[in-house]
Amino acid sequence: MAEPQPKKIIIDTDPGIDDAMAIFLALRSPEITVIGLTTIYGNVYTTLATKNALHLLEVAGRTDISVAEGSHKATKLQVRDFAHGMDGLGNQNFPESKSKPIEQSAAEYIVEQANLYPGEVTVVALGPLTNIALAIELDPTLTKNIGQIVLLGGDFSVDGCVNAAAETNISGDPEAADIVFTSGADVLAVGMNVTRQVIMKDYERDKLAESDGIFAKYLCKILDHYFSYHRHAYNMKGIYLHDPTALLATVNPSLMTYMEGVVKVQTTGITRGVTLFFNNQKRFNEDNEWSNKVKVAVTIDAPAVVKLVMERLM
Ligand SMILES: O=c1[nH]cnc2c1ncn2[C@@H]1O[C@H](CO)[C@@H](O)[C@H]1O
Repeated sequence: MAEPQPKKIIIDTDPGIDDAMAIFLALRSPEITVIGLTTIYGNVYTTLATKNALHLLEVAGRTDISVAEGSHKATKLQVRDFAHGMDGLGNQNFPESKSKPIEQSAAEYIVEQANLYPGEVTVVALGPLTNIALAIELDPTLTKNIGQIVLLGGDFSVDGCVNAAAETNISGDPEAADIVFTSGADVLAVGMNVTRQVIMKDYERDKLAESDGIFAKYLCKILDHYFSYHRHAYNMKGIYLHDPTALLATVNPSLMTYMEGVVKVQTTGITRGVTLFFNNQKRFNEDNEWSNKVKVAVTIDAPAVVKLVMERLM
């Protein structure tokens, strides 16, 4: 039997230290082919996200991969550079790459690629969902043409209750997130309820430091900042592997289990950005805003995820 073709992936990213890990992981995963990166604000402003995306591809020797710049609509409140350093990459002030983004916007690029390969492209969204919502607005048939949208965001408990804390990516653009969740596209949400179980410990970082691999060497420089941030913010000796976990959902879906249900996003008041997960099996008389089901990750084999991250980055 012929080997299955690698899945075509576009990573929508705001690099970001854990974004860098996810991008490198993707480039080391034979199950997927990264066809492009699109950039978004979140961990840094979009302009810097684009610079960092180009830089990371240069480090990887993969400047053949397209980078399309995304929406610039962020305000100061939507940018979280404290977790990742002012430069988004652990305050290392790496030299700027000579490569340039393509002319198309992120939304235009996503629409184009989905039309070119109907049903074959997976978008892995690691930041606020602005570009994805813009792409759906630009071409509503995207919801049919896109293979899957795997997004890192939200916080979902299994019984359909609300978690009190709004997650960064969803609160970065709640309106966009609500558009994506209710669009009818095949959406898989990987939220904090699973990613907070996936932790790289100090001793694992030390192991990474022993590797001669280019990705391991590079990451050890930028990870110090992320470890310090986690010690300061969460009083923990380790880091959450949010973005790598979401990326690995496309590489090996059996690392997680999923529930189907409807997700809506609160867009007003102090609960702005909270994800509501309605996983009742209720059959409505007619379709309404609670009818478009998505998949939500509810359990995860955390040790297997960390092991895969380590193996592929060494
Ligand atoms: O403590 C934090 N505050 C804000 N953003 C964070 C923090 N830790 C990680 N991220 C970033 O936000 C997403 C997860 O919500 C991840 O993409 C990560 O890069």
